[in-house]
Amino acid sequence: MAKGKNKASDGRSSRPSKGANGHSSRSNHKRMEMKHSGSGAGNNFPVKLAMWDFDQCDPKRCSGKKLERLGIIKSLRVGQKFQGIVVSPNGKGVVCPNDRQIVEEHGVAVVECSWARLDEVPFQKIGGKHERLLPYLVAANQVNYGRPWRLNCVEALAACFAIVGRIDLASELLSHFSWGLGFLELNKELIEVYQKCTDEQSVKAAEEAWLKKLEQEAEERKKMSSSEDIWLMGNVNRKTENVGSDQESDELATDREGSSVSESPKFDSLGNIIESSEHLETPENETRYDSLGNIIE
Ligand SMILES: C[S@@+](CC[C@H](N)C(=O)[O-])C[C@H]1O[C@@H](n2cnc3c(N)ncnc32)[C@H](O)[C@@H]1O
Repeated sequence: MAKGKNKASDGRSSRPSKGANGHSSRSNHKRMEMKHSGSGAGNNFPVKLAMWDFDQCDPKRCSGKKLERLGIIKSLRVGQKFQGIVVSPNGKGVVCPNDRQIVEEHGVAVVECSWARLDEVPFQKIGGKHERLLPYLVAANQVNYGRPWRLNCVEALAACFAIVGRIDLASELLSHFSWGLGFLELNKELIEVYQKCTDEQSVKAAEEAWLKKLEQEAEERKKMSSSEDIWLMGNVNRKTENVGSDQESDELATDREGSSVSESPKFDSLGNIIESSEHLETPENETRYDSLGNIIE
């Protein structure tokens, strides 16, 4: 099947350019990938994988294209429907553990396109009976690292496998990417939460609870950081002491033995009291030492 078959023709030659060693850049790329993943072409993945490729992304960064070069995913034409789970921005329900049987029997498909050009995708001519969104998960890929919901194709496929309890397939797929397993690490706790669900409603409820928890944590961090700001400003009470109106300033004017000292104590940058030089002075008849312990005459 031809690559990028869903792309509008731009009239340019499709012949691949030669790399520095005289081989086509496409075959150089493939050689490097096989080296990295330690597997050859025609890699057999235990479950059917497919994609509609609209050739809107940079081929060097495109995870779908890489899976295709590795022989793991099959390309579909516009007009072709898919029987398995279609993980798509056009999905209505979310992927849930109850989808496991469909995944294992019919596989998973994605839509390889740009997030910025979703309006150009003819969603009515692609897809299938089981179109799904993914619940909240965070991208670990180099393009959208840390962004929730915006996963790339390999992450989307892996997320689907992980949610239905096939973490083995998710790991296998992601292991072809240097950053790949980081996706499972980053989302470990949440994936475990989704795995314990059953149907779509329970995944939605778990997602909502998680988002609420994130919101609360963000609120707490905000509160903490504003109280830390006050701490960083130093002893705010000391500042008011300068105007002589604070009760604590009066207390500080009394030394530790309880006697009143004429000089108020000094503070270091951490707010510790620095003894006044008056108290550190050595009586005249006492032996004095330098910092090395030598007697000072
Ligand atoms: C928009 S493309 C971007 C692909 C990217 N250029 C790459 O290198 O893989 C990502 C595809 O993954 C699937 N996907 C990612 N996140 C998703 C989500 N939250 N819900 C549904 N599908 C999602 C969809 O099939 C989507 O079209």
